[in-house]
Amino acid sequence: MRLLKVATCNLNQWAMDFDCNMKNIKESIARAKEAGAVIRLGPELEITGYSCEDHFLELDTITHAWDCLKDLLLGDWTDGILCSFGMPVIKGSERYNCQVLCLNRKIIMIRPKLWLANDGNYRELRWFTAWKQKDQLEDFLLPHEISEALCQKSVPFGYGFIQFLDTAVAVEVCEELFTPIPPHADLALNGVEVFMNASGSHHQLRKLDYRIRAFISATHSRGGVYMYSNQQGCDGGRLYFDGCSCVVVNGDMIAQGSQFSLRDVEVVVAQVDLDAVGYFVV
Ligand SMILES: NC(=O)CC[C@H](N)C(=O)O
Repeated sequence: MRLLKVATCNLNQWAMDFDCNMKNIKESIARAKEAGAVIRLGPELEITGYSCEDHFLELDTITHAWDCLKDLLLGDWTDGILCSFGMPVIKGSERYNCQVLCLNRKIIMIRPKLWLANDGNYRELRWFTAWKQKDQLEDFLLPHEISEALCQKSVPFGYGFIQFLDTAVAVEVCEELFTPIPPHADLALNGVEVFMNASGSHHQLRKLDYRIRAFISATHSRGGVYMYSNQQGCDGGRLYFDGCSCVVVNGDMIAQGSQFSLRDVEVVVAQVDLDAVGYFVV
């Protein structure tokens, strides 16, 4: 048996409230570790907050996000646990909505969002560029201060997955799940068993049902562990986010967090048997 314990969370982040956001992030990691989890997933853009709107255009916002990440990486937060953190990253002259994957005080990959949310209430294209190069990872030179502090010069940046000795893990960012050819389809064909979806998804009548159907359909025929993390509560804009972080395995919901909670941090932990994923064929 290949047992894996994973943790995802509902966090009540606030746009530009870096101190509050960091407090919640740290609390969620501490609880994930306490439960014995080796993967911790947080919501989309959790370091800055999702709804920073035109503050995303200010360089300071990105700089503060790096400072927060540095703080996390200089402490023991990522020791023995793969953490996926959401934050904006500038590469070249473009701003990307990214998941930064960290383990043992190092950044191991930066995964920019491929499909931005730009309909209904969403305007991500105003602040971010969608990453379109799917054929290869690029080398991203870390900002000078980060690279000095971490003794790490660069990190793979782009679309890909992380191959561990006993499983492969990949990120999917919110909207990507709802596209006609979601990344998890291609990733599953490459042996990825664990998918981490970081979201900033607002509440709308019957949307939870829609999301759950998507998690189930992502894993019910090809197999897989689908982790979902969502922002919880308002975050300064006009949207209300309804949490409901969960873990779905091979089409079955095995752990689900609350909806409409007033708690700032809720961690959802699940133990999964990866062999059940490996053997899963409908
Ligand atoms: N942040 C996003 O990508 C939002 C995506 C999607 N429209 C949702 O509400 O879940």
